[in-house]
Amino acid sequence: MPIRNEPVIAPVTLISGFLGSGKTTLLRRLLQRGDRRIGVIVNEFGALGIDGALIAQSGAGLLIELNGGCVCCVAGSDLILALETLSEAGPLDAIAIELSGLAEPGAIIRQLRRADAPLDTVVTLASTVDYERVITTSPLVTRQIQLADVVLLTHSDLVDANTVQWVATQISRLNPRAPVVPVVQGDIAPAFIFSPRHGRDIPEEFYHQHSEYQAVSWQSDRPVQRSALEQTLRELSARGLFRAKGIVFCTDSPWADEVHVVAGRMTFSVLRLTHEPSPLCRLVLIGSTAAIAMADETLNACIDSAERITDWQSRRAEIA
Ligand SMILES: Nc1nc2c(ncn2[C@@H]2O[C@H](COP(=O)(O)OP(=O)(O)OP(=O)(O)O)[C@@H](O)[C@H]2O)c(=O)[nH]1
Repeated sequence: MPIRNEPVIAPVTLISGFLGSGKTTLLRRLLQRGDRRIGVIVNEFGALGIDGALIAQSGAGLLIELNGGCVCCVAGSDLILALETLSEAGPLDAIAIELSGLAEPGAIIRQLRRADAPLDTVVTLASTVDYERVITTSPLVTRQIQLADVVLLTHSDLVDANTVQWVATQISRLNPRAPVVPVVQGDIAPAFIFSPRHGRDIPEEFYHQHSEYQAVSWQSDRPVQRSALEQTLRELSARGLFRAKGIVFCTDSPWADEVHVVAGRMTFSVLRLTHEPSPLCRLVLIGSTAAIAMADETLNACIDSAERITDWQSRRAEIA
């Protein structure tokens, strides 16, 4: 019987941070530079992968998605297998693991250690918008910060300089050994992210499990009416939706939209996909039980009328 050599696993960087803190944005930016061969593992809490689709758009050659739960609880052995699979397809300069916003980095670090996987850097992203509310309501965020080798302050273009300074000071108190660096749209030198920083000692309390949040995936093969979708996402936010993300088609445009909702902030941006996705629209929503329970029904109500959809199809056919 042939002997299978264990693959040498490339150095691993963990990209951690609460829901919507900017992890995928950072990863897409790093991949777009194209100056390193980076294997990517994306772990999403929702069953429908959104980040994977967006990262693939940025040109990641080697990408494995582990969706449908946090890798720290449900997919431990899958994680090690994914590391081996990527490394076999290598050679790679680095492997970046984008953790779900609800994942405990301590539990992942422990899994990596057990498997003797080389861990370089733990990068934690912390949003400067709404920092005080998030840190007080979600103890997970404190642990994500305390385990970081580097903390990136995201959304720092949306708040004033004093707020950035205040958040940086709070974070330095929680984790005095990590440099705290403001970034805008993930723009940071890759060498800062992919570099060895070893020697973590992780106390037991960092292995906590979660979570108070529920997730649901929604999909449709028919486009939605934009104003109805915006209104529904606003209503769901008022009922405790914290995060939504996805790719949707709205009948007022032939192009897809990338949709993000983070703590009530909503953005739609045009996404020029090379081919039509299946399903056409997909969203992942994370938040309170009340918001999640009504998500499916209220989103279905956003699907546009048959007449407007026929009209949209003919406009789309013109640009095809
Ligand atoms: N203004 C601004 N927006 C940002 C910045 N970084 C990320 N965003 C936006 O913030 C939203 C969330 O960013 P993502 O990169 O999807 O966040 P994430 O941490 O991957 O989200 P989850 O995987 O759901 O936890 C998106 O709308 C991004 O475009 C930034 O520095 N400034």
